[in-house]
Amino acid sequence: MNTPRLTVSHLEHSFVRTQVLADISFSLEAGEVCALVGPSGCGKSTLLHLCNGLLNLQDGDLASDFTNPATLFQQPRLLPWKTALDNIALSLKARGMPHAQRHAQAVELAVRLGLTREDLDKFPRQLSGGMQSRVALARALLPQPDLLLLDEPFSALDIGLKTELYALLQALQAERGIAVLMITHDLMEAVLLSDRILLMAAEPGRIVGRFALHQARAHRDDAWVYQTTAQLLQQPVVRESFGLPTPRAHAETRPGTRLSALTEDNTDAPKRSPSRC
Ligand SMILES: Nc1ncnc2c1ncn2[C@@H]1O[C@H](COP(=O)(O)OP(=O)(O)OP(=O)(O)O)[C@@H](O)[C@H]1O
Repeated sequence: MNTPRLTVSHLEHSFVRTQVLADISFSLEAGEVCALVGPSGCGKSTLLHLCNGLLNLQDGDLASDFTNPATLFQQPRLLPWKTALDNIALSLKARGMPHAQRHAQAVELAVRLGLTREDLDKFPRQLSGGMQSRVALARALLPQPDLLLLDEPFSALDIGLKTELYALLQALQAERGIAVLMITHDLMEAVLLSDRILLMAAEPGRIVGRFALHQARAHRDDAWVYQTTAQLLQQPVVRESFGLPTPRAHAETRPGTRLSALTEDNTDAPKRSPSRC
């Protein structure tokens, strides 16, 4: 059987007359984590919404073999009148799974994600932001998605909690071979979590850089992440995209000292484009 894949080809999107996305092409396979980074307003959420079907395609192609996608949004979006447990189990209820069975599965996953039995009986307003994020993560993962689209779901959380939730997500992702497309403003987060980074620039939103990270995700320590992020930040295309000033010539920009931990990766770049991506 072929590996499931999401393939985006020459996607364009406009709101009214403003072009927001131009010639976006990339692909994502089962088990891969791909980070979409770029400055605010460059169209990352729009691209994610096209991938999860919340926006209709206008131009270009999008093909997916994934059968069970799930999205985690910036806000937890929990139903306020349902308990945490009922929020988590909702997707299984919609599939007709009996009450006891769906609650047993929901509890097992929720506990793994750091929720207690008492938390599960509470309503969303009685939970902290971090707990609500755990509930939203459990709700997304319970139906065993094969593709997970993340729109900065943990951006409002403190660094400790964010790191913990990403570690839990990573463990489940690796176990189940889920494909993940994640949006982030944070290069360090992208370097820590992804196999590949797609760099976007704005006006119109387009992919201007593609990077592959070579260290196995399980073996990335803080030092490696800092060093690799620093290398990435020295790339002119990255600086330009985020509007950072051009660095004065120093060691990191000399040929041979750049990109030892990651390389430019144009394997899934559109063939017809003459540019770097
Ligand atoms: N429904 C909409 N109608 C009109 N314009 C929109 C709509 N949604 C987004 N836009 C515009 O499209 C552009 C891209 O927005 P989008 O939210 O996709 O960017 P983003 O990279 O995800 O931003 P951020 O990182 O700040 O969340 C912005 O200029 C935004 O104002």
